[in-house]
Amino acid sequence: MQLQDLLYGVTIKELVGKTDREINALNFDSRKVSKDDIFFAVVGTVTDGHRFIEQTIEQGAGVIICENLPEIQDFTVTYIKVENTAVALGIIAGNYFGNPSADLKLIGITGTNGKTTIATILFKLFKDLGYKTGLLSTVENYINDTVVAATHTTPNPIALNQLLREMVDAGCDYCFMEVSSHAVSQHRIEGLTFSGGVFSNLTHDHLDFHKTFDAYLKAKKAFFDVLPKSAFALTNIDDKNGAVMLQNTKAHKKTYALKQLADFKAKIIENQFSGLHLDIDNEDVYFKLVGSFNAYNLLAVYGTAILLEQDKLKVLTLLSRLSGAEGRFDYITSADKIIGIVDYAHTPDAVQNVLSTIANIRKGTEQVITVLGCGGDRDKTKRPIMAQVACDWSDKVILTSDNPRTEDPQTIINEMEAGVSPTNKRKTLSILDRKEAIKTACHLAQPGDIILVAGKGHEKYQEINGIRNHFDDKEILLEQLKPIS
Ligand SMILES: CC(=O)N[C@H]1[C@@H](OP(=O)(O)OP(=O)(O)OC[C@H]2O[C@@H](n3ccc(=O)[nH]c3=O)[C@H](O)[C@@H]2O)O[C@H](CO)[C@@H](O)[C@@H]1O[C@H](C)C(=O)N[C@@H](C)C(=O)N[C@H](CCC(=O)O)C(=O)O
Ligand SMILES: Nc1ncnc2c1ncn2[C@@H]1O[C@H](COP(=O)(O)OP(=O)(O)OP(=O)(O)O)[C@@H](O)[C@H]1O
Ligand SMILES: N[C@H](CCC[C@H](N)C(=O)O)C(=O)O
Ligand SMILES: [Mg+2]
Repeated sequence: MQLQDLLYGVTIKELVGKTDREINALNFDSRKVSKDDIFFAVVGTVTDGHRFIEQTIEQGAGVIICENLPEIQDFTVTYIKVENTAVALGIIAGNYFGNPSADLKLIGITGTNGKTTIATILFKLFKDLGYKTGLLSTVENYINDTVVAATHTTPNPIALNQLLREMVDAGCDYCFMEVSSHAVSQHRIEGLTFSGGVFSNLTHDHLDFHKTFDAYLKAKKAFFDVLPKSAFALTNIDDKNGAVMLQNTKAHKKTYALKQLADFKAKIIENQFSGLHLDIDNEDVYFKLVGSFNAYNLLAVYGTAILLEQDKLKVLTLLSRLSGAEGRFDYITSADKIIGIVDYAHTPDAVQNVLSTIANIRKGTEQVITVLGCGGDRDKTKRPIMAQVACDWSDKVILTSDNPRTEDPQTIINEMEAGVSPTNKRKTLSILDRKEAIKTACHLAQPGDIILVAGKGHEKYQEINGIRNHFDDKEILLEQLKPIS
């Protein structure tokens, strides 16, 4: 492909060299650059891609896209100066793969919690409705029936456009994708054509990256600001930031709510371990998903399906048969009636939601035992709050490791312990080894008790010291609790 054909839509500040040259591949990682590649020098959180320009030219890079031109230039190379390399990367990645987002109906889901659940149920629903469909999610990506491992919640622009291209080539009509706040800030979604955007909620998370809640809010909102006039913007109006999302959007504004007036409304009739019974848009429907937060997720799915012009009763019938995403309120019951729940709750709000759901549906005198850790190299300010919330809503709490990544696991636990009030101290235990912590919870549990293992959900690894070893919360619970079937 010729360089000049890739530059459509890119605002060039300065150009040195020719644009009628053949391009091999796009690359933003110097370590992977080979002959005739374009190297995008991106300013990152750890380092600056501009530091590697010379090295990529030695490896054969033909084009450098950057924000600052190097002082010494190679006459065989084309240099393109832009305002923001990450923005140019998004646009060029779209051009390189033939802008696949415009050839399917792409729906983005954003918010602190619920993105995976909403996107996954939409994917399953649209497949059941008979459409070829794609999914980009934290757990895994799908090109209709073909699964592709996920590395990020929202992939980088090259991987993202490549996946969308494969979806279009496979005949997909729809793609449901999670849009993380990191992805918006880092311009991973630049240049995509969305047919709709969905907002779930906004609570405390990722303040390590965004620094302030306001900056986090702005990142989420920036996604709605770029939706085109032809798209819909569907927001949870019960969330105090739901209306903010819609402020400047050109898209047509739609709302969903359990409490307020909205375009799509539901009422919880019953909320039990066996599922939710809702009055949804004046229809009485039973669902397999558990917890009032899932009533919101189901309503977001329902609203999206209706906005995509699907038949109301068909949608509700199919939705009532669907289960949620892997590792979200995923529970087993042991032969002696101990309930073990694996849930991906890794924010204060999610921990509170899942534990209040358990509190609402427990029968009476059973104990709730929570096993909880916090990830390393992530927002430190949520650690004490998550521990405190877990204590407020549980009878016993075992503080343990999540993915310590490059941090010292004991330091993370100490930071969690700091949030536990003196009265709550006596109900906590700290056990560094997550497997031991889960085993201990199982030994402490009596028939009827409920164990919540929170934070890692579907993850099949634990990352300690930068090394990932196999780890699966559900596998350990199954080993320990030995369910009947
Ligand atoms: C904080 C964050 O989001 N980091 C992402 C970011 O890396 P970075 O900004 O740290 O990059 P950097 O290391 O500073 O390097 C800057 C540039 O130099 C390049 N480089 C670097 C080294 C080198 O030798 N040569 C070279 O060319 C890098 O490729 C990069 O382009 O850009 C990288 C390339 O796209 C991502 O892989 C990386 O994701 C890391 C692995 C990550 O863990 N991200 C998480 C936090 C994340 O994105 N999570 C959200 C979901 C969060 C949620 O909602 O729960 C997600 O969408 O997955
Ligand atoms: N609508 C919701 N409101 C609040 N909490 C929720 C909601 N949906 C799910 N949760 C809780 O948040 C956890 C994560 O849910 P889910 O994976 O769907 O969110 P996510 O936004 O994709 O998260 P991530 O940003 O990590 O990808 C669940 O395990 C559950 O505890
Ligand atoms: N997508 C989130 C997931 C966090 C899950 C938790 N298990 C952790 O490792 O902190 C992140 O990368 O911040
Ligand atoms: Mg997710």
